[in-house]
Amino acid sequence: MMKKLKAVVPATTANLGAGFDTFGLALSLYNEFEVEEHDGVVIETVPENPFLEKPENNLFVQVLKYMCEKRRKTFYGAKVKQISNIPVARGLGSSATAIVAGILISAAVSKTELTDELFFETAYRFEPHPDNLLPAWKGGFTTALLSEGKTYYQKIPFPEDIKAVVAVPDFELSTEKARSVLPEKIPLKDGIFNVQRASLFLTALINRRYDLLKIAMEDRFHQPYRKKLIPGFDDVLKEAYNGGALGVSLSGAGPSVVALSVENHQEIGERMVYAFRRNGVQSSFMVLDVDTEGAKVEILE
Ligand SMILES: Nc1ncnc2c1ncn2[C@@H]1O[C@H](COP(=O)(O)OP(=O)(O)O)[C@@H](O)[C@H]1O
Ligand SMILES: N[C@@H](CCOP(=O)(O)O)C(=O)O
Repeated sequence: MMKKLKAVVPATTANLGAGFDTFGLALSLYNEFEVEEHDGVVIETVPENPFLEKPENNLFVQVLKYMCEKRRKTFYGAKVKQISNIPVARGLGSSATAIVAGILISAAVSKTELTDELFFETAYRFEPHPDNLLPAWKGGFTTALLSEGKTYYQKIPFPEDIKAVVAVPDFELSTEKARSVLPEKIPLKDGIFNVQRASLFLTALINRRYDLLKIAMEDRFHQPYRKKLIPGFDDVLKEAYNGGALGVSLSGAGPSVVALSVENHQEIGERMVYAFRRNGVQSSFMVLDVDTEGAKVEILE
């Protein structure tokens, strides 16, 4: 009989400007997924989310079912309590937390070694890009790519004195919608623009050259197209820099905006919220640490 288990998975901010679909950073904000065997699926959500209480809508349950059937076992059901501290469809990787939790819980229950291959083969069936999935699993700052069915990735130390100030608008923007506005092709000069900046971002982190993060977090792959969906985006970035931020970008596919800083976190957050408000968008902000450890599973009883 399966014991009662709990997975705790960090939020993630992906892209960090130029690192589109590759850079990801885990943050100290967590979704929790408690689960035990049960005949049929029962889902409790805190705060209440009727959409996610339907098994067919809930990625955590869908992953449990997939992993069970992948082992040629019948999925009889589960009793789930999901505590969502991460706002949904805001660019903080909430979907990735559900997928990662489902994979880790399934591996724990079946006592299956969780190889990279098993993790990514399963995860990509639910989310086709690794930049949230990987840091949600492993923690910290990661870069990743998928080539011919294999995921290549690295995790590097992230400066411990940098925090993330995240301004979260009160409207949802699904990743699917935010990806739908991206162009099929981009000019060569824009490709060069992003490669140069993504490279500079990595080396600036390694060398602690925080003065270079502003230019390193500029982007031409996705932000120019997505900002049309996010009123006040440019104004929010400007105000974050006025408050002393080191580097500012869209968080994942948005609409949240993330500002990296070693100081003035409260002022930066207030300035970002003020800038959103004067563009007609209500928002709030959080000051978050980098999570360096990633997802955890514990036995509750
Ligand atoms: N268990 C779950 N927890 C959170 N989101 C979930 C879950 N299952 C499905 N989803 C769906 O994932 C979507 C959010 O994913 P996405 O659009 O990628 O935004 P983000 O990852 O920034 O939250 C929402 O439509 C949400 O309903
Ligand atoms: N690279 C992806 C990242 C999506 O992150 P999310 O937190 O918004 O799901 C993209 O920009 O589409």
